[in-house]
Amino acid sequence: MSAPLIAISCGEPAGVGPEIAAKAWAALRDDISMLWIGDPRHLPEGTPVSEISAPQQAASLCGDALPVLRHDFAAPVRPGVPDLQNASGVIDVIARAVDLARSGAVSAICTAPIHKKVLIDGAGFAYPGHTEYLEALTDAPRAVMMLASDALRVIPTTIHIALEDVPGALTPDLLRHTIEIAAHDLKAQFGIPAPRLVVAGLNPHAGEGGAMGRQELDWIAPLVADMAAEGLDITGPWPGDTLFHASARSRYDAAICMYHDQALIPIKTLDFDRGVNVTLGLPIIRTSPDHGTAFDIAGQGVANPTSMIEAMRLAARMATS
Ligand SMILES: NC(=O)c1ccc[n+]([C@@H]2O[C@H](COP(=O)([O-])OP(=O)(O)OC[C@H]3O[C@@H](n4cnc5c(N)ncnc54)[C@H](O)[C@@H]3O)[C@@H](O)[C@H]2O)c1
Ligand SMILES: N[C@H](C(=O)O)[C@H](O)COP(=O)(O)O
Repeated sequence: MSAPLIAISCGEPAGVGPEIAAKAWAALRDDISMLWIGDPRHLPEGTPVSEISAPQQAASLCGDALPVLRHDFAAPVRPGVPDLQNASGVIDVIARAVDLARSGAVSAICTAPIHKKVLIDGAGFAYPGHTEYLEALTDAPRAVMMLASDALRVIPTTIHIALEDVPGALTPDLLRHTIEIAAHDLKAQFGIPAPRLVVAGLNPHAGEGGAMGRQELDWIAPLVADMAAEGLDITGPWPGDTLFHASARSRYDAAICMYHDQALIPIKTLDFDRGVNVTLGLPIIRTSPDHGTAFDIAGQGVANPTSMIEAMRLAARMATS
């Protein structure tokens, strides 16, 4: 098998994306072949760059300079101050990275953070995040978000929607498909032969026997029981507040959660520096750091690249698994 080649999409250029990509290249250049797609003007000053015209040129150059597939943006960048004129460039770069992965020209993509509101305001972006955009670009039936670190793996069943919309969006069909994709990909891509899954409840105390909400009694518990009877190693629904302490975490490989913050608060609290966002259910491999654009520190040279480095490492491992 040939060594993996990872395409990094630039993300929001006014955020920390270009800086963490340059730092990740410096840390990994002898271990992982990569290329960066974006406008070279947006990289931190002094980043050694080698412009390429085709992905296959990247591997031999990567040790000496960051291989760059140029994508011209409308405007230069002021760190921390997004320019709406650049929004369409950010979106197009993601699509270009996906095309490369789908054609087999790269083994995986690693996406630097985007600012969703900037893309909506600047280019009418029709998706609330990468996950949903990647689902559409790849015609995947359903993309599933997982955040993973050595401490924990969490999977939100509903993703980027308002909290008030969660109960209506949660359906037996959505939960079943999320669990099926999680179980499949944890086996196929993470080498866990029989993943141990737990399901969090939606309501306080997983509904307290119907006293604090009925979703658990009415359909979540029956669905989990059905899936266990079908052969999955799955239990729940468990109260969300006691699912993430150390001894609870030792009993499962991934926690299926009901909404974004139920899943992401525990992992970002336990392991913000090393958490990786990985999209399951796609025909391509996609990872990303677990943090956002961090406008408050952009351009200062202080951004921690560890999550980006872990995202690159995970993409490379998945590409060779
Ligand atoms: N993968 C992605 O595209 C992705 C992931 C998360 C958030 N976002 C988006 O990013 C934007 C900003 O989100 P936010 O402010 O909630 O979260 P954020 O992660 O950008 O920032 C939260 C805090 O963490 C700090 N931080 C983040 N990354 C850091 C790093 N590498 N090193 C040091 N400190 C770091 C920031 O300075 C800030 O204080 C939003 O539009 C959000 O949707 C995108
Ligand atoms: N929900 C993610 C997080 O907070 O880490 C983030 O918004 C990124 O989502 P996408 O990968 O869908 O852009």
